[in-house]
Amino acid sequence: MSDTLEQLTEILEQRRSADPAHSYVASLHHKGLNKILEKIGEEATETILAAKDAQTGVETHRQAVIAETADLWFHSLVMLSHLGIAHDDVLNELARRFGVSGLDEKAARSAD
Ligand SMILES: N=c1c2ncn([C@@H]3O[C@H](COP(=O)(O)OP(=O)(O)OP(=O)(O)O)[C@@H](O)[C@H]3O)c2ncn1[C@@H]1O[C@H](COP(=O)(O)O)[C@@H](O)[C@H]1O
Repeated sequence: MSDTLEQLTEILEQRRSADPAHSYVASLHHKGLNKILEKIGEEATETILAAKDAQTGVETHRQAVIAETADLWFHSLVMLSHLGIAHDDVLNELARRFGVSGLDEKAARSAD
């Protein structure tokens, strides 16, 4: 998993200076942040719709959730790359949260 992220991140970095005519990722960087965010919005919606269908347990719908989630993660990684934020920072944030209950964290926030 982490190897895949490392490899993909490296490719995304290379694409920042690639020709938009020959690379989808370069075309997203070229179109700018708003286009990347638009794609994230689209993929998030498609993931939600696929997940609702997958409740039936039909295998093709379950495969669609996997494909749509991959699209969502991929475009989120493009956003991080566009902003110069390392995906490691996100992984570190998730690691920092190990053992911290979401309910406890929310209660601590509302006590502020
Ligand atoms: N993982 C992906 C990946 N996942 C999804 N996509 C593309 O993301 C797009 C998803 O958008 P849609 O489904 O809305 O399709 P669309 O209608 O063509 O998109 P729009 O015209 O609306 O923008 C498709 O064009 C997919 O091909 C990806 N494109 C590239 N990668 C990785 O990025 C690498 C670099 O890609 P290039 O920059 O194209 O060389 C590739 O080798 C892959 O490893």
